[in-house]
Amino acid sequence: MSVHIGATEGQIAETILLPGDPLRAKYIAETFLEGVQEPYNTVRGMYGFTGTYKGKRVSVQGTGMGIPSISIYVHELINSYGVKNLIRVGTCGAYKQDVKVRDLILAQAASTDSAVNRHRFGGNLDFAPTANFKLLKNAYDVAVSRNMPVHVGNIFTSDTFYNDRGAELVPLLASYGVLAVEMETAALYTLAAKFGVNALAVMTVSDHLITGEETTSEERQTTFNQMIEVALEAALQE
Ligand SMILES: O=P(O)(O)O[C@H]1O[C@H](CO)[C@@H](O)[C@H]1O
Ligand SMILES: O=c1cc[nH]c(=O)[nH]1
Repeated sequence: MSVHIGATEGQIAETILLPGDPLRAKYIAETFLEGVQEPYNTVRGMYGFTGTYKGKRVSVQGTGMGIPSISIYVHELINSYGVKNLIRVGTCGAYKQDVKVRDLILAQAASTDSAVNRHRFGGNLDFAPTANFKLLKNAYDVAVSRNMPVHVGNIFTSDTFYNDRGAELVPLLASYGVLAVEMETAALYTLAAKFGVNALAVMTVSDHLITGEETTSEERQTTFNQMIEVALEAALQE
């Protein structure tokens, strides 16, 4: 057991999918994995399950929302359970007109307004959190081969969902090519770099910050199957 995960040694696979929502973890386990038993984790209701996908052992673990929460789970998954390939499967809000609701985003890099890395690096430099190239390439190839609408690029990992400066920030970041906003990827990529493991964030656009279009919370929890397919197929080729 680690501080926040109740699994015993060996219960978590080397490859893991990381949705923010623990109920999405349950949905993924029930819908995509075979041989899933009881959750290996229920601490704080943050479900984790292990099963197989096309014969490969894969786990899925909820991370909660925001950098502090995902950082705890990613730290413990890597250091207490030996996880090597971590793929976030999340939702995001689009910043650019040509990115549509339900499109897929592969985060090549993650800009952030979080101060976590400023503290980590002493405030004198800006670290650039980036995806693992092989996972990114695998995911892109899978999405393209299945004719899925996919975008690759920089995203914005925000510390806030409700941002007082949203009206200025959205057009500013969009003018620098930032595709979408979410709340965890910069931390995932930074911790993967720190501990020498592989990470990628695959996301579905759940709402549009320019057009105002939205999906329902039920849809966010259950129906974004394309991103799960892309994440699992990318992991198979690892
Ligand atoms: O759908 P998930 O994976 O939770 O991701 C996005 O949704 C949450 C905000 O609603 C934040 O965690 C954000 O990153
Ligand atoms: O963090 C997020 C996730 C989805 N949509 C947003 O606007 N923000």
